[in-house]
Amino acid sequence: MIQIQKVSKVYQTKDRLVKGVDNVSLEIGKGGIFGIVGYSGAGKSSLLRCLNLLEKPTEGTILIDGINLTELKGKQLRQARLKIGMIFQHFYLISQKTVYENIAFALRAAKTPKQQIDDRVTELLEMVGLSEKRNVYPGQLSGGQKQRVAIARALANNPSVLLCDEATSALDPKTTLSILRLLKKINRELAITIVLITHEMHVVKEICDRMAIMQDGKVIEEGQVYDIFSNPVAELTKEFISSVVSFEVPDTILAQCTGTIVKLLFKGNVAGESVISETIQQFDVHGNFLHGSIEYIQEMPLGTFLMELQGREPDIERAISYMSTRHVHVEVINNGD
Ligand SMILES: Nc1ncnc2c1ncn2[C@@H]1O[C@H](COP(=O)(O)OP(=O)(O)OP(=O)(O)O)[C@@H](O)[C@H]1O
Repeated sequence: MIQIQKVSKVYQTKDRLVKGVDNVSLEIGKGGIFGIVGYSGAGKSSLLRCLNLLEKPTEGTILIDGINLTELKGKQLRQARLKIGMIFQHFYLISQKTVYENIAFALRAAKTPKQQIDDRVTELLEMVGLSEKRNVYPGQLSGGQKQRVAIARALANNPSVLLCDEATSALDPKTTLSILRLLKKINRELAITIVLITHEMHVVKEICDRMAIMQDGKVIEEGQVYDIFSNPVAELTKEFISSVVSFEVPDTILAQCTGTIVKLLFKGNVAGESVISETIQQFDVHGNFLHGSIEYIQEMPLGTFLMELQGREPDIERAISYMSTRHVHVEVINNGD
């Protein structure tokens, strides 16, 4: 488990102090994938770099599996850092070394016995699906392949934690997906805790189980990804969520609606469409779909529909309360006024 306790990071610039991280406390469970989301300048990188003491927190404590990293120095800190792998947006491979040598470099730095290095590099290349690229140079690889090498290097010394700093931001959508799947496989098969920072909600939706949203150095919302997607509280969180789950309907269409507009949220395995058709059959109301989608978050469906209900007001009210009893979250957006 990673415990971030009241951590702040203040930078001294030429003319002022900048608070990169402002009194953040978080607990990141062992074996999970935790996403930290925020716009540029929110403090994500500063916080991530505090986790392996690339940045020393100005205040607060970082504990990993009960060990207080902020108290360690010299050799002890170097040893603790070996258990924290890190990958970056721009890969940072050594261009003059082959794929093999880039990975072996991390093993030599950790004083791995010579005879074990070859086996370990072979195993790591297999894991990231790059066995045939063993002897090529980074310049001959695609972005996705470079990130796979960086992942193999980060895993070389069997870390318990992998930190990912915008690891897919330089990649196209298809390559992003393949890297996210690889991270998920590593998380499952090696039971490594992954902490990733990103400004892209679809990355979080794809692989994270918990998330935090940062703004101005602070964590403004935190929880299970599914709960945050289905019930975002902070305005900024709603803004981020809207890039994946959207209720945007053009004003021109809304202006033409004469009925009651309702937003319906179906969580988990509630069979949304059958609840809607039963409601329409049972009550004297008509329904028009204005918008609808089902997103899968951590393989759990989250259905969102925007509907216009037409009929007599008491019938509409009964229809809405019926849907609520069937575990549909109903919000009236506009009641035809
Ligand atoms: N070395 C530094 N010296 C001075 N200020 C810094 C330094 N590093 C970060 N900051 C400031 O701290 C704040 C948080 O920056 P940080 O890079 O952590 O944000 P971020 O959310 O990771 O953004 P980005 O995605 O653009 O990197 C910003 O105001 C930034 O200007």
